[in-house]
Amino acid sequence: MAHAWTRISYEGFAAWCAQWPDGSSAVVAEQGAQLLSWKTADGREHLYLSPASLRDGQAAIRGGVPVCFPQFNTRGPLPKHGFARNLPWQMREGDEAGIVMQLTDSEATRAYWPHAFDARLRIGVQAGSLSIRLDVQNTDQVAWSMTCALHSYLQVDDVAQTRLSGLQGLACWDALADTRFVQPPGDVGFATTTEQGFDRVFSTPDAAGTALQLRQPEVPSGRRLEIVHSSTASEVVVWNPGLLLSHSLADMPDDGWRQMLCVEAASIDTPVQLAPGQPWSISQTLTLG
Ligand SMILES: O=P(O)(O)OC[C@H]1O[C@H](O)[C@H](O)[C@@H](O)[C@@H]1O
Repeated sequence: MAHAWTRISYEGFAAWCAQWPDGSSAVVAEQGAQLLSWKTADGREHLYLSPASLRDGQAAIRGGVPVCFPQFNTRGPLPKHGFARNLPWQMREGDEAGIVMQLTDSEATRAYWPHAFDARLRIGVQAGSLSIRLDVQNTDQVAWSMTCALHSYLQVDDVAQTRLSGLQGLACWDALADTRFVQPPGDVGFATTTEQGFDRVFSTPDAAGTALQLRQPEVPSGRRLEIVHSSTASEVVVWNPGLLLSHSLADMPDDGWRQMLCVEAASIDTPVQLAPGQPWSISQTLTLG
């Protein structure tokens, strides 16, 4: 059965939306190919989208799954997190398996970055599971390098009750304290995230992909999510702005930080070098636990 993705206005964003017979649905904004909503058959929303997010078609959307490309954060001369999240992407394919969005170099991208590229974001939806894969190809005559991340804002009932497992033994850089350590055994908890927030980069071993589990054991809904990253995601970034930063973010309600935790598939510490014609991809899969 061919499946229709329809163009809608979703909470003020120009977006593509699909619904499945089991009641699950997904919404992808044209801007940034940013996944804004993923609901499973049980009616639950799994992504956080800030109600205060700007809706001018250019400013970064606060929530969902921003694609940070071709630069992560302020690790280079480009605007923070690159330009891909600020530009409209083209819808290329859409069926019952998912959707493919595309961004290629244009006058708008060359104003920031001189290189030719083809970026495609494939969002695949199955019962209880969603996968996001960014395929990038160097279509230039010369080599170039990039950093990137799938910056997923996962919705949680209460971040203070949330636990993330699978990070033990990984080298960690705490971006707030600027300290480095090896993550000790046990889960990472966010009970003390309240004021200062949480901003850490975990380095993952080269050969294997990463498997994480997000749990909220104390919360009645008992929400659990399995998170799997491709081996090309050499880092996992975990971010929550906390109380103080939320107050200064105009596009986030003061208490918005309580309902979200960013768990990001990233490739940032060593820039990815692509020769002319060379493809590369990074993915994150979310599955109900
Ligand atoms: O506010 P944004 O530009 O969307 O960035 C939001 C956050 O992204 C990442 O998670 C970084 O690790 C944080 O340092 C940054 O604050």
